[in-house]
Amino acid sequence: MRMLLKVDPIDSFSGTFRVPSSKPETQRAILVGTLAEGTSRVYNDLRCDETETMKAACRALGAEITEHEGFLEIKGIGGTLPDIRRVVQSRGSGLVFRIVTALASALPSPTVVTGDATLRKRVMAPLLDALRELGADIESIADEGKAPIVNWGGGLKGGTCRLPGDISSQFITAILFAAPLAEGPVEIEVTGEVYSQSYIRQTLASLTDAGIKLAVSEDMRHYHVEPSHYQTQDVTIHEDYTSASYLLAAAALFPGRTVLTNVYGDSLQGEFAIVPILEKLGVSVTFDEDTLSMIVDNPEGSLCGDFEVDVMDCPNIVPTLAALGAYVQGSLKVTGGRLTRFHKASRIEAMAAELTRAGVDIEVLYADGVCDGFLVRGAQTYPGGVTLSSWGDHRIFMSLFVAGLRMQSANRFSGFEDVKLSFPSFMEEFTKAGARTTAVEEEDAPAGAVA
Ligand SMILES: O=C(O)C1=C[C@@H](OP(=O)(O)O)[C@@H](O)[C@H](O)C1
Ligand SMILES: C=C(OP(=O)(O)O)C(=O)O
Repeated sequence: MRMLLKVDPIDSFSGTFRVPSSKPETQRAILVGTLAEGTSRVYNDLRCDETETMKAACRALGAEITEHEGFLEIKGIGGTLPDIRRVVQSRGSGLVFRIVTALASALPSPTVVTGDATLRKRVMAPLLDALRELGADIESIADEGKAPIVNWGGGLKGGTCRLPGDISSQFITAILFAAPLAEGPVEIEVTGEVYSQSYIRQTLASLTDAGIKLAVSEDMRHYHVEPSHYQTQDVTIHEDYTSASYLLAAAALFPGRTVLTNVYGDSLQGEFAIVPILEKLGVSVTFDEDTLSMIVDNPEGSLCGDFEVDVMDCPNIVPTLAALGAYVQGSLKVTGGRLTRFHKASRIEAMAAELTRAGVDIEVLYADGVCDGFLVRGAQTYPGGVTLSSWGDHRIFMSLFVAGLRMQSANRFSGFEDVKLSFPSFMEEFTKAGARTTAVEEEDAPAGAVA
């Protein structure tokens, strides 16, 4: 019997909460440590399912990774890629699948790379084609162009490959991580608009810090990577702004003061945009370098006006913005979010469907025939008492959870276990704010479509 989480509404949100460390930064640091020769340390790393998946994949590639209190120690494999002949399980992580698939091209022997049911539905064909242009020999085992794949390995030659910029930045990230291992220089040419550029910038920063020789054009459409060796580095992981967005959105919904800790304040993450968005909505945000915290003052607790946000560079806060928008008295229009239809769930459609079920006036916006954003006309509150589906996606659950906090009665949610993918202390943090949660069996819940 599936369990749902019943969550009572709250009437205030204030206190001190800890923001988890960044998932993309932790995943990149584990990878760089794996590919370098020698020992690297990753301080303040995030421990969650998706960083575990990256660790497991890197251990399969031959890295020795040990967990200590507050840091990871990684003994890398260096330039000599091992003959591993392994099945690498990337579970639901798009990043792990795409990067390991690219790296496997440089291994001496075949590797099978697979994932869970959500991963096996995601678009992979452009990456597989681009790797083939660089000399890789890859086959899809089940559905053409999808996971699982077998990469026959034998070395990546180099040359020029082409990728679209409007499906996933992870294709570019994956090739950039594998490119230094190629026999010759690698050129990547991206066609069309380049979405999620902030994630590509995080990749470029990791590679440059690791001593990789590369060049990128200003428009982020051309990349040149020289064969080079990864150097060890010790890094400290900073806060995750997508995870912070749930706490920040909750802080914006209620009057009061909220303090977020584990906040360094400087970030390449596009999702940092949640801070200026909150400021536009009338919430004050200040950073305190001495205490590594962010202070959020929300004297009014009411969000009024008409706002427009382009999320081209901050895709992961799209669901959070839909939750926040449900309470913007006026309107919130979000555009540039088309990539999110390729995420774990089609996130705009998921949020629109579930919030509509809760009585929110939200409309999906289409551009070039694809779902690209939404327009939400919010209200002071909603009756609640509904069952909402996470569509199997951790970010949909966390966003709907926040949206439910200001409703009149308890809601029930599926998918609450999935917080462990990126924000394992989610319940603990919201419990500190007084959120009361109870696990209930699905058959006891009122009727409602739960995917
Ligand atoms: O490189 C990364 O760590 C990520 C890149 C982005 O992917 P898309 O470009 O597919 O949106 C982001 O949404 C994902 O959560 C993590
Ligand atoms: C989409 C996400 O990750 P990935 O693309 O790596 O599966 C995510 O963190 O929500």
